[in-house]
Amino acid sequence: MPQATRTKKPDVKVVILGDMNVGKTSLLHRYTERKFKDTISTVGGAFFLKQWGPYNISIWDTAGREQFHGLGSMYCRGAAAVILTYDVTNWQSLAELENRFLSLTDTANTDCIFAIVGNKADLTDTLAQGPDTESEQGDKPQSVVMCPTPPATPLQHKQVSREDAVALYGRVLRYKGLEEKACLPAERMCFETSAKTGYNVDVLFETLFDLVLPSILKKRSEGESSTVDLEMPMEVKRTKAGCCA
Ligand SMILES: Nc1nc2c(ncn2[C@@H]2O[C@H](COP(=O)(O)OP(=O)(O)OP(=O)(O)O)[C@@H](O)[C@H]2O)c(=O)[nH]1
Ligand SMILES: [Mg+2]
Repeated sequence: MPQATRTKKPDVKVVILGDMNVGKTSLLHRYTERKFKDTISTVGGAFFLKQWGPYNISIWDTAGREQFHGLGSMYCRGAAAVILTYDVTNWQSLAELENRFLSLTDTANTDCIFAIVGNKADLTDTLAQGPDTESEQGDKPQSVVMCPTPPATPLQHKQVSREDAVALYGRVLRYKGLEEKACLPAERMCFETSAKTGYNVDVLFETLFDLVLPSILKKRSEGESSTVDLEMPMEVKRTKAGCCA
């Protein structure tokens, strides 16, 4: 296949869903640009393209605002993995995943992988508060004197526990009609992250990318053309921050 065609055709699609303000766009910025930067609420959706070894993975950011809800199932069509994102300081954002977002994944692949992600862990957890796990300043000197520093922002009440997320993962599998025992275990698929500090962000995306590799190989061996056409976003409004990393 000519190179130009290959770069336009992602091998696999990953979609990030969740209520507005949970930090979906910030997670993608952190992963693709190694930065935590200002965002505006996403309009429609946007995609990022990630080269993963010899493969191209499209990561679709979606709008959490209710007015764009109808677009969600379109974005999920043919997805190999869906990241269901909530804010650990906001119980309602977890409830919304089940109430509003789970049914959007009906259009995803039948063997779609699900991750449950509690973002903004830095607001509740001294571990995720820093130091940045993905420094933007390169390697730190080895001889750093560790001294206790107060958290940058006062800690907030954690409204969603890991157990709540694990329980949701179980309900997602049941909704999908999947046998829990035959699926990836919740301990592996529930993450707490911080787009602000970078805590667990690489682990999240790289775990998912490794897990979707069999889907890519299967698709390639079946000689299927890509299910994702990047011409489609012409219809899609993008975030101010842009997309297509
Ligand atoms: N403290 C903290 N703030 C965060 C984190 N992630 C995002 N935010 C902040 O939360 C707000 C919303 O972040 P976005 O990434 O725009 O949220 P979103 O889920 O993309 O929202 P929609 O596009 O409206 O669906 C912004 O003010 C971010 O700076 C995080 O990990 N920690
Ligand atoms: Mg957004």
